[in-house]
Amino acid sequence: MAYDLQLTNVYKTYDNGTPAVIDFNLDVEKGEFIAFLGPSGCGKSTTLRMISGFETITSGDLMIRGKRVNDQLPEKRPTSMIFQNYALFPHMNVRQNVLFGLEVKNMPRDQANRKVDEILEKLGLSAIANMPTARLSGGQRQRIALARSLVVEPDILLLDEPLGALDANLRKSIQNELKLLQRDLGITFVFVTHAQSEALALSDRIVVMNAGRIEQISPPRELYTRPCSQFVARFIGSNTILPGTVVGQEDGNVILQTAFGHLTGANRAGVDVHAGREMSIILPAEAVDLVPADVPEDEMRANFGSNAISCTIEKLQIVGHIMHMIVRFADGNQINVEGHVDKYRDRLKAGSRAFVAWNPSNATVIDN
Ligand SMILES: Nc1ncnc2c1ncn2[C@@H]1O[C@H](COP(=O)(O)OP(=O)(O)OP(=O)(O)O)[C@@H](O)[C@H]1O
Repeated sequence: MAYDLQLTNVYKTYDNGTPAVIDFNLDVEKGEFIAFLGPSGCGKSTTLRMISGFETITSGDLMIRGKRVNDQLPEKRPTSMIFQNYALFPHMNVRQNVLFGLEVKNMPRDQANRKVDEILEKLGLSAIANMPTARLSGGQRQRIALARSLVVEPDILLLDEPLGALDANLRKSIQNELKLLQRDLGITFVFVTHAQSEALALSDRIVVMNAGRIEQISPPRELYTRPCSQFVARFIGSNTILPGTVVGQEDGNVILQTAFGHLTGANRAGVDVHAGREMSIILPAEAVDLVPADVPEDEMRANFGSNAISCTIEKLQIVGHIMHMIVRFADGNQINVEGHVDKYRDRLKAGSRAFVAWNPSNATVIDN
């Protein structure tokens, strides 16, 4: 399989000794939308800059379309980069900003003008083509930066927090535009963000990084429902983490002895789950079923096995079609649960007792 982009055993240690990226491995197919997600300082921008050529690689291989490009200059690589501050030229108008990249490449004037017209049209910028960029709004500046990167027809577009400077509403609408544009063009996008909602909304796969290392590479939904490390379980979505000790396996599910008795979850990671191993059940908020305390025990058992933890409903709040609930376990810990109003409205009351229950296949057992 020929990949658009491959990083194999890539390391980056800065001259001052900071190990910023450690053994990074990723294969990206043409047309994929990849997000690098993680807390500040985890190595996202360093990795992006190594792909663009603005940062050197300490060791490992960087391949673009099957060719090793470790030592190729940025302007020779088939990549384009958009920075958070857009780096537009304030003394040039919109058209001149977009034209600049083609002038650097010495493209004949007629051909360059045609390409600029096309991309300005595509991004809805034709009407403001002759305006100086300094006077434009954040959204317009963002679009100009996009036009300037795309006009050179890169194989891979690299975006470093490109929506970070925009307010929440504009961010949402530009997110949608960006996704549509990426589908339309079929170009590979690699996008750096520390906003999980953005990564979940936009990407085909998310690379979660922590302290220079990759924690998990998964499509958004899988990351949300099947985190495979403690870091990811805490960083993404809303998970309840129930630590315990393995006592055995049953029907592909792992049984843990926990503070709430025997509880079960799926062994998705395929790890060796010998008795005595310290592990945790990761229970995503959307996998939780809140069951009134008066449901007969045999019905509970048939639906959830031993997966029922007694709790008190502290608070109910309806927002649109969703009921948000806060429940408290006997050990004092609180968790958030949410579900469709129709399911819960007539069954649960604030202050009453209930069970937090789940089907074991919707929870995952991972190492502590
Ligand atoms: N030029 C540099 N020289 C030395 N250390 C650096 C340099 N640039 C980044 N670092 C360090 O490398 C590590 C990774 O930084 P990087 O900017 O890649 O993280 P990041 O995930 O993009 O963070 P942020 O979201 O804050 O931009 C950090 O410890 C950072 O302090």
